[in-house]
Amino acid sequence: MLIETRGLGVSVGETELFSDLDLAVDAGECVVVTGANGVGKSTLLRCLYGTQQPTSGTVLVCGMPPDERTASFRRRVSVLMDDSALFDELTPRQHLDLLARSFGIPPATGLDDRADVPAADLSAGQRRRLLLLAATARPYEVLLLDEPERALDTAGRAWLTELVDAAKAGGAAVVAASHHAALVDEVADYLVEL
Ligand SMILES: Nc1ncnc2c1ncn2[C@@H]1O[C@H](COP(=O)(O)OP(=O)(O)OP(=O)(O)O)[C@@H](O)[C@H]1O
Repeated sequence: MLIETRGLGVSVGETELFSDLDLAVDAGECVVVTGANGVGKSTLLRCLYGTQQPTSGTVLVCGMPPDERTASFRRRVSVLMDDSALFDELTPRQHLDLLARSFGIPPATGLDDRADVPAADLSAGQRRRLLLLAATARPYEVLLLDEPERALDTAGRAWLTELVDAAKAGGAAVVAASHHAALVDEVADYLVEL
């Protein structure tokens, strides 16, 4: 299993967000996490990335306790989180060049006619596309996506579905907090309803 939680729980003060969560995601599988606003989807993803400590239970990602501060963990786990950010003054091409250099791989291309526009001048959907490209145009074993469909138009959501399908085909374990119907219906191997 690339992702394994046992008895995972998070409480905030007196409020229990979730408890006793056993999650097992193998290479080539996608799990979609659903649930109402505020139920704890982002919190679960943060537990998987190591930016939030659970109240109870254990988490193993790529066989190790998640710790985004370690380079070996970050090299194996790619994320698009709520707070994922771009460099405002850098263009999509520059972002993808930087990424490629840091992984020693050829740069990906994307955003077509917006490839040379500073990120600050892109639309919300175009910034989202760039963040998704950056999360997937690099090697990874685990892909964590928090509401990746946000701000995407119809074509963007179809592209997202293909991206996640390709991630699975490439042998990644994917966990996405999402309400994107095609992702749920066509790509998810199973759902976790919080
Ligand atoms: N470390 C923390 N300290 C304080 N509150 C927290 C902490 N972690 C989570 N919460 C609270 O837990 C609740 C769940 O938040 P979370 O963002 O995980 O929900 P969500 O299901 O992703 O919501 P949405 O669908 O709106 O994005 C929120 O009320 C949030 O403020």
